[in-house]
Amino acid sequence: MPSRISHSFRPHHSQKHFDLNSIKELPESHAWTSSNDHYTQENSCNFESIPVIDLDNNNNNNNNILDHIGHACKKWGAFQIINHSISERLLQDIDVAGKTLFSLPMQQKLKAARSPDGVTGYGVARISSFFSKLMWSEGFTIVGSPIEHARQLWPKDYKKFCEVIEEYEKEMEKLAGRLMWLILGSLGITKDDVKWAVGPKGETKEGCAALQLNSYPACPDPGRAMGLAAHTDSTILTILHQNNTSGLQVYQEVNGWVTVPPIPGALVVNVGDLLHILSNGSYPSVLHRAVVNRTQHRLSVAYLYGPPTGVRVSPLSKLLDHRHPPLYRAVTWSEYLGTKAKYFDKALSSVRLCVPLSGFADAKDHNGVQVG
Ligand SMILES: C=C1C[C@]23C[C@@]1(O)CC[C@H]2[C@@]12CCC[C@@](C)(C(=O)O1)[C@H]2[C@@H]3C(=O)O
Ligand SMILES: O=C(O)CCC(=O)C(=O)O
Ligand SMILES: [Fe+2]
Repeated sequence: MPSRISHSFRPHHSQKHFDLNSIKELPESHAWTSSNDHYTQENSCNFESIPVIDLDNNNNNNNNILDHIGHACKKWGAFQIINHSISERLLQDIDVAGKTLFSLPMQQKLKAARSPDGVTGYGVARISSFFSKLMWSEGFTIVGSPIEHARQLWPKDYKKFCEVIEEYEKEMEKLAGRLMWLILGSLGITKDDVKWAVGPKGETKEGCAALQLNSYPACPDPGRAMGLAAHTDSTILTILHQNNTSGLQVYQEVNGWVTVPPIPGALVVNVGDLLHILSNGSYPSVLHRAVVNRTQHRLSVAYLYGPPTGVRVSPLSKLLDHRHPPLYRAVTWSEYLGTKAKYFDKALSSVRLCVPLSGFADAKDHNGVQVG
């Protein structure tokens, strides 16, 4: 797998590593005052959440799937998928791998710590540097082979972890490619329209990807803590597995923060900033966050999928005409990650070319929505 993902978020406050599993009272450093709206959706009885789409062609014909996906991307920027071909066994294996990793003693985890300029390894959420408060989570980022870090964590016994991660990456790569074509298909885009994504034999070219394991320990004061602050992913799309414990919320103009209920075996698909650019703003990237709870440890695994190294992504020409000029300039994923590391929630606006004739606001400015 190509592994040219660079650009780190540089910490600008000291990164003390808290062992969140052993803290009995929420420290001031982790108290987010404005986050007591976490549970509003769950309390109302009739709330709507993101669509669930069956990817099995025997249950759902392809046109139906495209319609559902198009609607979900426009209205929500996210959807859940079932019958997606990732086995339950592999989902269980990745849960076990994540739990094994995060339950290591802190000193051991720090042997595989992400370096200040690095991308991979163990550490606090990368976006932490944009917030004065710390998040109630820890993460582990993998790009390509995990062997180097796995050896640091388990010098004698790293093989099983590596096997599971590599199998997961391989299966996710296939699924992400399939999803990308379905999503683009829902915009009327075919393989002929996206040359950079197709190899000489008509095969989908391997994209770049990162695997992010997130751990959210049970929290003594969940109403005042934040698992992972509101953000959009810099990807084409992200495939998220959450371990039967709720916590993921997506933001929607009409309903505010909406919980994405875990469905056993289902995966969540998020529209990322690069798909926002490719679709010229038709499919806005989704603002999302993770909240925590008092009793259950939560684990999530995000497969962050982007274009191949060096490919410049820009609004697809088939979607443009004199009434729909390109709204974003071309960027490579690496360049965009650098922009995100610098401007965070203003990254998309910073690559914007002009204000659309229809006058819609850039969804990423999320007027008035506090990202914290
Ligand atoms: C490829 C990447 C996307 C990501 C930054 C990274 O280099 C690896 C981790 C990714 C992640 C996961 C959690 C949320 C996020 C905003 C972050 O801080 O790290 C994303 C980054 C992103 O999508 O910009
Ligand atoms: O844990 C979650 O549900 C969200 C994780 C996430 O947004 C990410 O890793 O980018
Ligand atoms: Fe995310």
